[in-house]
Amino acid sequence: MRLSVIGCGYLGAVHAAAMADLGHDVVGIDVDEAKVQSLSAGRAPFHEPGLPEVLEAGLASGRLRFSTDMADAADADVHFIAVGTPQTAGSDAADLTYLEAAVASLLPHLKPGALVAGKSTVPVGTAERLAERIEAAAEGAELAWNPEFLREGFAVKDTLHPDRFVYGVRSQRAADLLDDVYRQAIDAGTPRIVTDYATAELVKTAANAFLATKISFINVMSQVADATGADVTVLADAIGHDARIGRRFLNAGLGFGGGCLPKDIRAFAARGEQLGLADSFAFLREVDAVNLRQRERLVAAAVEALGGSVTGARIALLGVTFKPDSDDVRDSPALDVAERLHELGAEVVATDPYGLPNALRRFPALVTASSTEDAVRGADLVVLATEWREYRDLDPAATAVLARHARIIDGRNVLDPAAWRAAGWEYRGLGRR
Ligand SMILES: NC(=O)c1ccc[n+]([C@@H]2O[C@H](COP(=O)([O-])OP(=O)(O)OC[C@H]3O[C@@H](n4cnc5c(N)ncnc54)[C@H](O)[C@@H]3O)[C@@H](O)[C@H]2O)c1
Ligand SMILES: O=c1ccn([C@@H]2O[C@H](COP(=O)(O)OP(=O)(O)O[C@H]3O[C@H](CO)[C@@H](O)[C@H](O)[C@H]3O)[C@@H](O)[C@H]2O)c(=O)[nH]1
Repeated sequence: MRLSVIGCGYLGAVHAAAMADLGHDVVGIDVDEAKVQSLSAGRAPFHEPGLPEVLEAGLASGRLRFSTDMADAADADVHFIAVGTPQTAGSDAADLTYLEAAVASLLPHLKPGALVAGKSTVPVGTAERLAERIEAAAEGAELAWNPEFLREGFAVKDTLHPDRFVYGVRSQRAADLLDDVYRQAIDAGTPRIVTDYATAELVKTAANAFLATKISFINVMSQVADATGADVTVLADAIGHDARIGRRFLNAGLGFGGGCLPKDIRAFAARGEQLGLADSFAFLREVDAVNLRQRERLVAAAVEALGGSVTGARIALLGVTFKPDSDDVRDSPALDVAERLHELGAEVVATDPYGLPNALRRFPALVTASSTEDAVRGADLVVLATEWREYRDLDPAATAVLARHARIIDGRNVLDPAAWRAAGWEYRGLGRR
């Protein structure tokens, strides 16, 4: 099939390359010339495991190309919309200006029967609003909402082998077209839910709200654990054995960040409030507040570990990205903590396998080190903020030799406290003994 992907950021670039990998002819369209140039040259503009390989293979096969010119999308049977829907400046609602602009520039190029499939995360009601314009643009053109559930760090795998597909459609034909796009996974038995626009849009925001709630729940438990001497990781293992609860997304620590969960729960709460459900959506506001408090808790733990003040102390920060296997620092808890400690007068030396260039763009005053050893050397305190594999695997004895004071705060509760204490470290987790 001929496909276009409009918006080639984290989601769109992966989607375009993965669709070419499935054998489709794909053109990726983006307004960002530098991004288009980079993708056309086979260079992924961000770190995502597996993306360079599918990108290169797609370009080499001639099935994948990128352009800034929407006219190049004109012969596509299905157009995926993957532009950003960030938080609006000064409010919690989703900013739909990129989506509006992308749809407006696509309309004149739609051929008869073309399907526009929205993948961006949007407030419920958005598709309904856009549908008429798309239907009027070309004979038989229509809109589907086909939300995306990929995780950064696993984006290619999640795109090719998702847990489920969700199609918000108004016709069987639209569902059939999407089935044709995803034929391989559909034939392999991936569940697919065919529903209306509103339900499809809500599945996405509800899923992210649920995941965020799970994380904030366990982070509240980590506070109770701290107050009572209990251990939140043991608690999570124990409740996680109950299949109705499940162990995943019960890792207490610095909490969630990134380009999705924080802005999506805020936009969902804002939409709920707009719908007159403010009382019920208060819980989601609290999920957000609990999450942000974890960052303050870590800063407070650093102050306490350093005897009441971080001023003048050298603090090694391991990890700046919002999660491992990504270079994304959007709403990164690690970087927020770095900024806060810096404001309090600490000398923060940060390291990260892939995230430093993006971190420096957001926080130019950040002092960086290109290796863990250089970051830790002479440190009064080490803070593990993003659980990259290399930090989980650190040798406590070898690391102790580098630090001025062997003190560590494990902001992701991933290290073995006994092993670190045995190597002479003063170890603190969040809600963990
Ligand atoms: N990042 C993820 O893991 C992920 C996963 C699922 C869903 N989503 C959702 O997908 C959407 C995109 O997220 P992202 O992280 O890829 O954002 P992003 O900011 O990385 O990418 C958006 C891209 O759209 C481009 N763009 C903006 N206006 C355009 C226009 N008029 N025409 C063409 N291109 C345009 C931008 O230049 C940018 O490259 C959001 O709604 C997000 O919530 C993201
Ligand atoms: O037990 C956990 C699990 C995750 N996190 C944090 O939560 C954030 C988000 O992690 P994750 O959900 O793995 O990353 P994303 O790539 O942001 O993916 C989420 O957001 C995407 C965009 O909407 C969705 O498509 C995905 O399904 C959804 O998992 C990160 O900061 C993690 O450190 C925790 O603190 N504890």
